[in-house]
Amino acid sequence: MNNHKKILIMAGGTGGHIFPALAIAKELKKHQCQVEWLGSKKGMENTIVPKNKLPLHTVNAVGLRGKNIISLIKAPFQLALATAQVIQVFIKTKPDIALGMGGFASGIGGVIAWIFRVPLFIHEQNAVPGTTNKLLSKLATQTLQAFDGAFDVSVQALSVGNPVAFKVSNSHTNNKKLNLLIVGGSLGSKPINEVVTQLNIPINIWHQTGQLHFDQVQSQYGKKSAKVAAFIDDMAKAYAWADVVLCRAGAMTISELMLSATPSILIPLPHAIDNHQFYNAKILADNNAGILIEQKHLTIQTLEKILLSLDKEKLESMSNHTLALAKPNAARDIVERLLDI
Ligand SMILES: CC(=O)N[C@H]1[C@@H](OP(=O)(O)OP(=O)(O)OC[C@H]2O[C@@H](n3ccc(=O)[nH]c3=O)[C@H](O)[C@@H]2O)O[C@H](CO)[C@@H](O)[C@@H]1O
Repeated sequence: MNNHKKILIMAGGTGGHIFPALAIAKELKKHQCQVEWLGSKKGMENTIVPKNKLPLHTVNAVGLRGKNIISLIKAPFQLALATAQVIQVFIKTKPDIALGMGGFASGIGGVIAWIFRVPLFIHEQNAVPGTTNKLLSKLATQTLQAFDGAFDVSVQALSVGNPVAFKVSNSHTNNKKLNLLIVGGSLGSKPINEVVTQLNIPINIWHQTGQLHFDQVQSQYGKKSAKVAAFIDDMAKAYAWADVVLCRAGAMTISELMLSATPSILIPLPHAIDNHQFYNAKILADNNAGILIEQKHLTIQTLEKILLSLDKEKLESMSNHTLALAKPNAARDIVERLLDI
């Protein structure tokens, strides 16, 4: 393999784009590659990337959220500024390869890579590709997908899985009471928090609330015993502790459940773009590896009934079905592709 290449990773926004990109960066380092990172000025990349000692270049994101008249007038100027900033990063870093993993900067970055004739790889983490990746798949040297069938066959995407940065420990505990881990994605989930804090059955709970909702969840539990955390740093340990995980269906969560052979109850985020979380969750549900409940059907009665039905045999069967879907060499396979051009 040709080493010492310079790779520009373009990824930002939430953990769902950043953590798999980080796993690839770590794998690239093993091949003595130089890694540069392109992200936007807001977003989790600003804390996670420097913490991992990788050089981060940031551009101003275009804020179209409010869609009021002022932001619409400002948008073309912001886009022009961000494009100029991305061009500057390409000129400064002179990458041999660009890898788009999602988020604002990866959209503009993908187009600039194509204009500069830098080989462009894109990776889609979800079962349904985002608009940016759909467009970039027309320009990319190679499109990579985590799950089979995410892209149309004409794209000729390669299924590689989602790279997971941590070492999985498969040692689920042998406890008397069910160990329920609750995770709402990297930012936590208020609707999930509100239902699970009402659980009144004999189980052990470890609950990740999200930074914003920590105090409220603690007070909602009141005197009930539950381990509550705003964010869990060591997710491998949390999955190993859990008999079952109740969670959103973000792409990385799905891949981590597969790798750690953890049964799940999945509540997809209802307003996710193109309903991609529903289709992520469906991969596990269709394979008897997870139980899918749409948020509109999530009630405390339904949840308690499902939890009480999870005996050892059922959990073991779900665990085996989950593991069968795992792609444990995703980072290695992606890096092999990147360095093979
Ligand atoms: C709200 C939203 O738009 N979510 C999207 C976002 O997911 P989001 O980043 O919320 O969720 P994911 O499930 O993909 O990834 C979360 C990551 O954060 C880690 N984690 C989480 C909680 C915690 O306490 N500690 C911790 O380390 C998980 O282990 C995982 O690696 O990007 C994903 C990938 O494009 C999409 O599938 C999701 O739909």
